[in-house]
Amino acid sequence: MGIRVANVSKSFGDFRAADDVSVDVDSGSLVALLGPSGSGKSTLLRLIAGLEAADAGRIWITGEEATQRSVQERQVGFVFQHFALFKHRNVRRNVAFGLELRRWKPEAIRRRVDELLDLVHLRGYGGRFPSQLSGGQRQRVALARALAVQPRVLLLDEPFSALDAKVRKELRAWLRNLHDEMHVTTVIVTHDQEEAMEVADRIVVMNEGRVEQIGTPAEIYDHPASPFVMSFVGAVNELPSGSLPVRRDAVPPLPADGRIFVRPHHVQVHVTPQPGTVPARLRRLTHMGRDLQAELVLDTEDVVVAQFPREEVDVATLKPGDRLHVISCQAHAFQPDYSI
Ligand SMILES: Nc1ncnc2c1ncn2[C@@H]1O[C@H](COP(=O)(O)OP(=O)(O)OP(=O)(O)O)[C@@H](O)[C@H]1O
Repeated sequence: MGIRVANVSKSFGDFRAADDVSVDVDSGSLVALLGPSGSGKSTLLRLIAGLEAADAGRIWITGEEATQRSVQERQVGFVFQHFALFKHRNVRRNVAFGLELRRWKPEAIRRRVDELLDLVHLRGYGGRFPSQLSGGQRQRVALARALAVQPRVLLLDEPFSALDAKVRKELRAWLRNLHDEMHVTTVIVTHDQEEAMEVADRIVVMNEGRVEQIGTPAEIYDHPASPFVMSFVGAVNELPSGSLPVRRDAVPPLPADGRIFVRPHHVQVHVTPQPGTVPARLRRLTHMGRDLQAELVLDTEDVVVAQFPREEVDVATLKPGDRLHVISCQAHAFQPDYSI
């Protein structure tokens, strides 16, 4: 096991930032802690790093109990959201920092830094100072610095969130490739579900200091354990059961009363009535690149958002006020003790 967190709690005053959290991270895997602001993701990461002490529970890193160990003893690599490079050191000396502290010989440092600069695709940038780099390049230097001392685990706290969308997307792909080369057990904190889905082997969804669900990206998306998870990992319509018909082959059996949860791409839109459909008035049509998003009002006054590829419906003829016909091909229902 790369990291084991067992029944860990942490309060700040009266506030429980981590509430009986248990998470296992397999050796060599990449796990994302996903949740809204304030859900306790950073607190959990800081507890693993030893930057915070747990009030209760235990933590193991690569099989050894680390609960009472100092940050240094835990030998973790850490990268934060805000660039924390040393301004007055060039890239090489930033990457070399931990090695200098450990009194490596200059020749060994030179070789290791060359290796790392290759790894993060920054060969040729060694002489630059942080102010002469882009945001994405700085985060790659921060990652190289964290990896230099061969940490037992790598902990990343929103490492890309200060960067623009395009660079962020590039760095995600890059991080995943880097991980596949290095296989260092990695935990990344993010509030961005797309980021979690794209990079992680497994996702830990957090809400109010607790773990809501742990699973692969597909498990979390296709089999959400609660309305909270379902709405956090993708768009969803929440509707009174019975307002929008659901195809009979859809799983699971839906309650006669209560609420159902339907993803916009599971709402099928037809121009003419089809078996089982109900009418709906088109209120708004939004172009989203390849897809269209239609906001529809049912006769019950419930609003349903549908998303579908533009070639599926003759878009040229659609205009607000049109009467269309809808049915859902899939829906989720949850036990009544859950609420959003
Ligand atoms: N040192 C502290 N003292 C007091 N409260 C704290 C401290 N650190 C965190 N908290 C509180 O604990 C809660 C969880 O914070 P945490 O930073 O873990 O959340 P998060 O999920 O990482 O959120 P974000 O995405 O906004 O960083 C927040 O309500 C925060 O205000």
